[in-house]
Amino acid sequence: MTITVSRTAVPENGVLRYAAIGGLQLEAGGFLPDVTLAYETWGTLNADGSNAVLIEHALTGSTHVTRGDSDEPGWWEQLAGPGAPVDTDRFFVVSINIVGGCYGSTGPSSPAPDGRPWGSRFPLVTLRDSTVAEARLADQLGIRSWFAVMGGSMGGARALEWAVTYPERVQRCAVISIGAASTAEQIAFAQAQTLAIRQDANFNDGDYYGGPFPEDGLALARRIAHITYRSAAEFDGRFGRTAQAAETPLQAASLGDRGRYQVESYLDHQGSKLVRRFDANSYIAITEALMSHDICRGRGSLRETLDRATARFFVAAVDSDRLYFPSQSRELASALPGDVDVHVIEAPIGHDGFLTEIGQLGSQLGKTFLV
Ligand SMILES: CC(=O)SCCNC(=O)CCNC(=O)[C@H](O)C(C)(C)COP(=O)(O)OP(=O)(O)OC[C@H]1O[C@@H](n2cnc3c(N)ncnc32)[C@H](O)[C@@H]1OP(=O)(O)O
Ligand SMILES: N[C@@H](CCO)C(=O)O
Repeated sequence: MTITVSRTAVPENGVLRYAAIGGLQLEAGGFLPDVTLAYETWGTLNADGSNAVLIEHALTGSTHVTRGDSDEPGWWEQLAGPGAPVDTDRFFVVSINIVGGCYGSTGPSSPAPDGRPWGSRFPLVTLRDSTVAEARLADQLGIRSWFAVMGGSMGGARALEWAVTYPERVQRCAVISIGAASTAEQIAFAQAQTLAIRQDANFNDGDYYGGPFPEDGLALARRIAHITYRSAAEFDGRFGRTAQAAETPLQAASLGDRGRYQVESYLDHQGSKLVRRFDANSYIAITEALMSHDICRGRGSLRETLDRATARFFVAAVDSDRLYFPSQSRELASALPGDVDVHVIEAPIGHDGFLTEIGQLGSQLGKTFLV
């Protein structure tokens, strides 16, 4: 007996997919042929395409915002999903890996036209370039206008760039934990990170594929970055001056043979963790993309630039953020058309609060933004 199973189109939730979006002429003058964008989706697009939400990931994030057909948790797990503030039973949620990244989109480790990895030849790609690439993917998905574009940190910068570059395609824009441009201090922190990688003995000008990986440099870059993602109060409360006792039990009290302070061990761990999941050239490419963040470039003053946007804005900042100061979010909000408040996420953790304080963020988004 033959059993015929009737198949209906079932959307694949949280499954990595790839789209060819063609060649990309870059702001800084370079050209990337045959660009691929990796993306994931959750939920179903309405017949009139009116329920699409784009969630942009931060620096080392991936497209995996939340769980889907696989049970692998995502990085904004409590914010997006069935019944969550970004309700995947209501919205068609999309997340796209940034150009230059290492989670599936074209990046330095991808093959160049000669078949070898781009490596040192990978061109400077700005956040604006990535937005142009993402708009092509939106076209392919049948999304003319996003119900909302949102993100934190670099994800917020990407969302803001969308709202200014394609005003008619963004109805709502949530800019979390970032200002209108990377400041001199943010560029300075970023330069120290990229130099840490470039100075690794294995870096080989970026052409290290097939050879030893510049892991010390990438781990050092992560340590520098991670310090800026947390606050002095969090480090003091969590680690204080305590020694990593489990490793040096005899010396724990005095650090007699030096050993490690707990906070050093913690940062070492954060460095190793990133080395296991991120490409060093991608780290440089994306960090330099974030350095390029300036929505006013070539557009005039902040007010003139933001006047182009027609979206309803949601701006939020973590009160203890010492990397992207709340004052920058206030400056952005006050230059936006209309009365835009800054939603303050109260958390001692620092910048990473936009990833950890989902309860506060979700209720603020649910009440005022996703309605
Ligand atoms: C495939 C993918 O992974 S996709 C990308 C996922 N990542 C992203 O999207 C980026 C966004 N996420 C993040 O940046 C982070 O996950 C955050 C900010 C949300 C949370 O940071 P975490 O590092 O998970 O949390 P936290 O600061 O509490 O550190 C916990 C880790 O430090 C370790 N740790 C704590 N104290 C110490 C110490 N004294 N010595 C060594 N390690 C320590 C813990 O064992 C734990 O290790 P684990 O993560 O291997 O389990
Ligand atoms: N910890 C986050 C914050 C960057 O803003 C990340 O690694 O992407």
